[in-house]
Amino acid sequence: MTVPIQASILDQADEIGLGPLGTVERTQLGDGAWVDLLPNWVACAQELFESLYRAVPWHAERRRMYDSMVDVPRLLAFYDEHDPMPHPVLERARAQLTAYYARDLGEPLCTAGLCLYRDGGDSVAWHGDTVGRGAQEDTVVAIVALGAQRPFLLRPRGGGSSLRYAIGHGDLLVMGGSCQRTWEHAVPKTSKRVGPRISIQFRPRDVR
Ligand SMILES: O=C(O)CCC(=O)C(=O)O
Ligand SMILES: [Fe+2]
Repeated sequence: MTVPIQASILDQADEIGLGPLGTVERTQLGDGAWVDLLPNWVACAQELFESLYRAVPWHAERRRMYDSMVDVPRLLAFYDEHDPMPHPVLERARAQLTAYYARDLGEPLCTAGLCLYRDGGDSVAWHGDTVGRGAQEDTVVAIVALGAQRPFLLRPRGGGSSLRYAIGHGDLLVMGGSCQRTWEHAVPKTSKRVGPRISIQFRPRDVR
């Protein structure tokens, strides 16, 4: 009689899903900034990667850099707070993160920014997410990394050595406190042969 129950447990392990957040590990960075890490938060992360790779309407952007327009070195998609997400597990991730970070945040995580790094030539340069509240106040930006592992770097804004987090394959990294205004983050280019990477950034309303 226990067979069907065991089978259903096995089925669940075969599905895209999320673990509990209780085992997140926090590192205080100084200056009121912190970073939380939870390896392998997403179960069946490769399937989620493949689903998003196919289903998301990825687009290229160009941005002004001094006097010229340059290609943004990654593909992008943005889901505003009422937009249907490209996979239901992203709605669940947002709800779970909102509940877990309620005290740090005082407002829900609303938007999902998605980036597709096609290969090692794609990157994001040093920056803080300082549009909106992040420039003046503490906030939370939660990143789920799927696909190839790439170094995610953090460095203090005033200068100093950088910290390196090798994230991918369903890992969760959360920047909080003053992190967006006192620290910067980047995903550097690499000449190593690396496969594609997708990141999902959950942010509160108006933070970019
Ligand atoms: O892809 C990542 O892990 C980071 C992306 C990022 O920092 C941003 O879009 O603001
Ligand atoms: Fe960022």
